[in-house]
Amino acid sequence: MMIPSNPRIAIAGAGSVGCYIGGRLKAAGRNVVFLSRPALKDAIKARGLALADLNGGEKDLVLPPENLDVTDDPVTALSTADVILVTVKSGATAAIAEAIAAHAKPETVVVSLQNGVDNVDVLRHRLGPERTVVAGMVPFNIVQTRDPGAPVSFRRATSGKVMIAEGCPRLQALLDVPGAPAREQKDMLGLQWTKLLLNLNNALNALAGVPLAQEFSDRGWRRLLAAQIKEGLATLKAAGIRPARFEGIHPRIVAGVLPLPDGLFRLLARGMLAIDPRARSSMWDDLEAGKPTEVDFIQGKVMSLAEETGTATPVTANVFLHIKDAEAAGRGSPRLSPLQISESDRG
Ligand SMILES: NC(=O)C1=CN([C@@H]2O[C@H](COP(=O)(O)OP(=O)(O)OC[C@H]3O[C@@H](n4cnc5c(N)ncnc54)[C@H](OP(=O)(O)O)[C@@H]3O)[C@@H](O)[C@H]2O)C=CC1
Ligand SMILES: CC(C)(CO)C(=O)C(=O)O
Repeated sequence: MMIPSNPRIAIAGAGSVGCYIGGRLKAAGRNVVFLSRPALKDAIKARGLALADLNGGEKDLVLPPENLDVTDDPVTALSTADVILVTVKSGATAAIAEAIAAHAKPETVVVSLQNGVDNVDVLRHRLGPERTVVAGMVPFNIVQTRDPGAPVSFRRATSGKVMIAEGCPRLQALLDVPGAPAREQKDMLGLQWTKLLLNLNNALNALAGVPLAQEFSDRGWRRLLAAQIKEGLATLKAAGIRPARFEGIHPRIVAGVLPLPDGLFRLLARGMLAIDPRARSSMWDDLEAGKPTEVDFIQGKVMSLAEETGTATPVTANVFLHIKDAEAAGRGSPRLSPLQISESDRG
C-alpha cells in the first residue's frame, strides 16, 4: 500500500512511546493526531508536551497545546488517518485492532511499535489479509513525568533507532525524524525475538524497583537476566527460531557479558550503561500504576514455547510468578533483591 504525500499519522494509544514518538514526528512537521485516554488528553490540552533526549542529543522542546491534535475519540483519530502507529501495551492490542477495523480506511497502513512478538499477528488476524500491517520496534526507553502546572514530559532515556520491517514504500522516510531516527530491518521477526530476550529484564527491573542503571550495576540482577536469556536462547534453538543481532550484537554475547564481575562488565558494556539515571522498564511503570503488565507476552511467551519444545525455563518461570504476585498485591514494585528471587525458586 502506498502512503500518500503529507499523510495523517494517528498515534493509537498515546502513552510513553506514543507521546514521545508522536511528539517528535509533530516537531518535524508531520501531521499527527494523538488518541489517548481522557486524563492524559486533558493534561496535554491544558499544558502541552515537553520532549527531551538522552544527554541533550536533540535539544529539549515544548509543543504548546494549541499546536497539538489530541483526542480520546477513536472515530476522530482513526477515520482520518493514513498511517496508524499502534503504541498500546500488548494486552490492549486486540481492543485497538477492533477500533481500527471499525473506524480506519481500508488503505490505512498500521504499524506496531510494541514489544513482544505476537502483536502484529493479532492486528493482522483482526484486520484481514488486505490490510498492510508493519512490524516495528522501539529500542529506547521513555521516562514520563507529570508535574502539576508543567507540560507533560517525555524523555528518551536510552539510545537507538526505531526499526521497521522493510517493504512499505515511504514509511521509513516518514518516521525518520530528529530525536526518533528510524531504519528498515530485513529480519524483523528475528529482531523482535532478540528484543523480547532483552525485555526479560523488564520484569527484573519492576521487581527491583530501582532505575535500570542501578540494577545493571548489581551482578546479582545481571546473573538473573543472563540466566533468563540463556533459557530463552535454548528455547528458540529448540523451536528453530534464530534471533537477529541487535545493534550488531547477538543476545548470546549479552548473556555472556552480563554475569562478569562488576569491573569487567563496566569495561565491556559501556554502551549498555550509557543511559539516563532515571530510566526504568515499562513493566515497572505498569506495576507502579496498578495496571496489568506485559509479563504474559514476554516471560510467558518463552514459557509457552518452552513447553511446546520440551525446554526447561525455571528462572524465567520463577520471575514470571513473582510478577504475578506483585500484580495481584497491587502495591507497585515489591522491591525485591536478586537473592530473594533466586532463593525463592517458585518456577
Ligand atoms: N515505555 C517504554 O520505555 C517502552 C515501551 N515499549 C513498548 O511499547 C508499547 C507501549 O508502551 P508504553 O508507551 O510504555 O505504554 P503506555 O501504557 O505508557 O501507553 C499506552 C497508552 O495507551 C492507552 N490506551 C490503551 N488502549 C487504548 C485505546 N483503545 N484508546 C486510547 N488509548 C488507549 C493506555 O491507557 P490505559 O493504560 O488506561 O489502558 C496508555 O495510556 C509496549 O508494548 C511497550 O512494551 C518499547 C520500548 C520502550
Ligand atoms: C527500552 C526498554 C528495554 C527499557 O527497559 C523497554 O523496551 C521497555 O522498558 O519496555
